[in-house]
Amino acid sequence: MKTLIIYYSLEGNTEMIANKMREHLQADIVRLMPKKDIPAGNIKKYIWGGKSALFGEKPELEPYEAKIEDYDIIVIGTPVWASTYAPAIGTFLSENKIQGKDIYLVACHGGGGSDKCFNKLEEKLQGNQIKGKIEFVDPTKGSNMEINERIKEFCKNILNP
Ligand SMILES: Cc1cc2nc3c(=O)[nH]c(=O)nc-3n(C[C@H](O)[C@H](O)[C@H](O)COP(=O)(O)O)c2cc1C
Repeated sequence: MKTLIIYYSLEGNTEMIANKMREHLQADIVRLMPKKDIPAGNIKKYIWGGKSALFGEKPELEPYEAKIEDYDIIVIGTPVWASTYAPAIGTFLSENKIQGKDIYLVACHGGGGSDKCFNKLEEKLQGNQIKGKIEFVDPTKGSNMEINERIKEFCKNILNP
């Protein structure tokens, strides 16, 4: 079974989780990079990013290689922005037809909104099997041991569904 991890990360949380999962899953991994991203760190990120997410904007992405047809399992990782997925994920989903795949969803957030984010992703991913979901609260600030344990368990279920 071939696995692709596809993710967007503004400030490294989703990236950290995606990279840890890659080690367990021996997966290919693609980081989506908008050509013009919002500035990280600065408080204005909430205004620009929140607006972009709420309006369902689809920012143009740097070229990426993701031959969806080559994979059986797709892991999609996103930070929660205004209770939904990040706009770069929206671009990816509109550029790629994903059907009949086993999908695992990963969300990082600051404390809320992952359920709505998962619901919106599931809506977009109709025609696939959503096999698992996992969320983390700003994992770069959390306990590594607990995070590693949760990731290990989640990946075990992906490898032996
Ligand atoms: C534009 C924007 C909107 C956000 N909206 C939410 C939100 O609705 N709920 C929440 O819990 N966290 C929210 N956050 C916090 C991020 O989801 C959280 O810090 C996440 O771990 C960041 O992941 P990243 O480092 O991979 O970008 C928001 C962050 C940004 C930049």
